[in-house]
Amino acid sequence: MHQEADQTLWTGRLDSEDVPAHFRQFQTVKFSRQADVAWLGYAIDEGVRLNKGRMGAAAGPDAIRRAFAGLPARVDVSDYGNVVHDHDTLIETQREYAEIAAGLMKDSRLTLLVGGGHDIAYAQYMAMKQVYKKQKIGVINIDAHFDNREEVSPTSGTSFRYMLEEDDALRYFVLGIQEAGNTQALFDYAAANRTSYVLADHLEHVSEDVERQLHEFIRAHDVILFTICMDVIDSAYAPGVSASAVFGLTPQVVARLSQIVMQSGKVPSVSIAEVNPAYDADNRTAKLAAHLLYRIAQ
Ligand SMILES: N=CN[C@@H](CCC(=O)O)C(=O)O
Ligand SMILES: [Mn+2]
Ligand SMILES: [Mn+2]
Repeated sequence: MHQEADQTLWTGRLDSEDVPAHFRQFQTVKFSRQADVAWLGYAIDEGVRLNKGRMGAAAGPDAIRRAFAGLPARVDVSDYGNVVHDHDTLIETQREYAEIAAGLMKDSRLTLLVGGGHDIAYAQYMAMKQVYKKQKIGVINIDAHFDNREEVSPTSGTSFRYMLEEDDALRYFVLGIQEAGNTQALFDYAAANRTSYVLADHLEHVSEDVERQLHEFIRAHDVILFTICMDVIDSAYAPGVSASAVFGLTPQVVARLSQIVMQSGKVPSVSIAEVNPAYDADNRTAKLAAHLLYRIAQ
C-alpha cells in the first residue's frame, strides 16, 4: 500500500526563514510534485523476515529521511512517501512498488529508492524493465552478499538471482563480497551465472584495477541499475543492519565507488537497502545512508 509522504519527518535546525543560502533540505523539499530527484521509501522488512534476518528495516526509510532533512539544501528533491507491505505475498508489494517507481523514473533525473530490505532491488529491476524496455541494463551492487539464493518466492536474499534467471543477457557486478558472508553454493552460482565480483579484502581502497573494471562494465551497458546494501560497510560505521559486517568496507570506499558509478551519467535510479534502526547506534547507519544519497544525488 502506498502512503503519502509524512511531512513532519522533514525538520531540522532553522538558520533562516528567508535567506536561501542558509536553507537545509527540509526547507526546500517538495511533496508529490516534480523535482530533479524523486524519493520513494520501501518501508518493508518482510523480505528480511523470509530470509531469516533481524526485523526492523521497515523503519529505515523514515530514519534516513530525518537524517537527510537537516543537510544543507543542495538537492532539489520531492518525497513521494512510502510503500508498506499489506498484500498476501511480497511479490505483489514489489510489483506495486515497481509501478510507482517506474512512473517516477520517467519524470525525474534521478529516483532514490530507499529501503527496507534488499528485496527492494528486485522491485527496482522490475521498474527499470518497464522504463528501459529496449536498453541493455547492467546491475551494480555494493554488498557483502551475492543475494543470489534459490527460493520459490522472493526474499531479501534472492533479488539478483531472480534478475539473472529472468534475463539471459543480464550481467551482475557486485563489489564488497565477503568470503565469510557467502556459502560455496552462492559462489558457485555466481561463477556459473554472469556475475563478476570484487572481494571486500581487495577494497581497502579503490585501486586502478577496480576502477577499470567498473568503467568496462559501465561502457558495456546502456543503463545501470545501481544499488547499495548498507551491510557492506563495516559494523563500526554501520551497526544498524540485519547482517552486520566485520572486515567490511569504509564509508570512504563506498562513496568513491558510488562517485565512479554516478559519473557515468547512466544511472536513472539508486536503491539503498538494509538500514535497520532497531540495531543502530546514535542513528549513525541512517545518517551514513543519508550522506551517501546526498553525495549521489548532487
Ligand atoms: N540481504 C541479505 N542477504 C544475506 C544475509 C546473510 C545473513 O543473514 O547472514 C544473504 O541472504 O546472504
Ligand atoms: Mn548484504
Ligand atoms: Mn544485500
